[in-house]
Amino acid sequence: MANFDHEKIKEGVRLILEGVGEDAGREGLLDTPDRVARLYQEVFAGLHESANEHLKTVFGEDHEELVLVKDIPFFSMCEHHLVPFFGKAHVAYIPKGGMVTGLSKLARTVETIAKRPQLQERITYTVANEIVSTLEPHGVMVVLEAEHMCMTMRGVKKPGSMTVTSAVRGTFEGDQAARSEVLSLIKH
Ligand SMILES: Nc1nc2c(ncn2[C@@H]2O[C@H](COP(=O)(O)OP(=O)(O)OP(=O)(O)O)[C@@H](O)[C@H]2O)c(=O)[nH]1
Ligand SMILES: [Zn+2]
Repeated sequence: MANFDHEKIKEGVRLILEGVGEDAGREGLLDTPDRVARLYQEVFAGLHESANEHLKTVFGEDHEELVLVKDIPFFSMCEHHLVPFFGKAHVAYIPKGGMVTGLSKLARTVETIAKRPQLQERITYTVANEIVSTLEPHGVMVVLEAEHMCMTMRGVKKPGSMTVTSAVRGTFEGDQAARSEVLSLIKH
C-alpha cells in the first residue's frame, strides 16, 4: 500500500477547483487543498491500518453466548462518488474457547474498515470475516444501516432512504431463531 501523499491530494484538489470553474487562487480557497488533504488523511486512515489488529486484544472469559454491540455510529466514503455514507453498525458474535475480545475493539474494527473508499456490502462482510478469522467464534452476525449521500444530495435524490446489509457466519447461518434474537435486540 502506497503511503499517504499529502502534496498529491493538494494538487488534485487544486485541479478540481479549476475544473469546476473556480479561481483556486482566491483568498477563501487558498488553504482549501491543504484542508482537504488533511480531511482525506483522516477519513481514509483505515487504508493504512490493519483491520484485525484491534481484535487481537482478547481476555479469557467463559462466556460462550451472545455478545452484541449495537448502534455503533460509522462514517464511510462511497468509492463510486467519494461522498459520505453513514449510519449504524451492529456487531454480534458468540465467543468460543473461553476467549472474548474487548467490546471497544469491535467498534474499532468497524471504524478501520469504514475509513477506506468503500461499499456498504464490503464493510459488512469484511467486519464479519475479520472476526471469524481472528477470534474463530461459534458465529458472527453484522448488520449495517446507512444513508448514502450519493443517493440523497445527487442522482436519484431520495433523502431518508436507508440501506440495510447483513453478513452471517457460523452457527447463525443455520439458526433462524438466533438471527431473529439479534435482530430483535437491535430493534429495542
Ligand atoms: N451496491 C452498492 N452500490 C452503491 C454503494 N454506494 C453507492 N452505490 C451505487 O453505485 C452505483 C453507481 O452507478 P453508476 O451508474 O456507475 O453511477 P451513476 O451514474 O452516478 O449512478 P446514479 O447514482 O444512479 O446516478 C449507483 O447505483 C449507487 O447508488 C454501496 O455501498 N453499495
Ligand atoms: Zn456513491
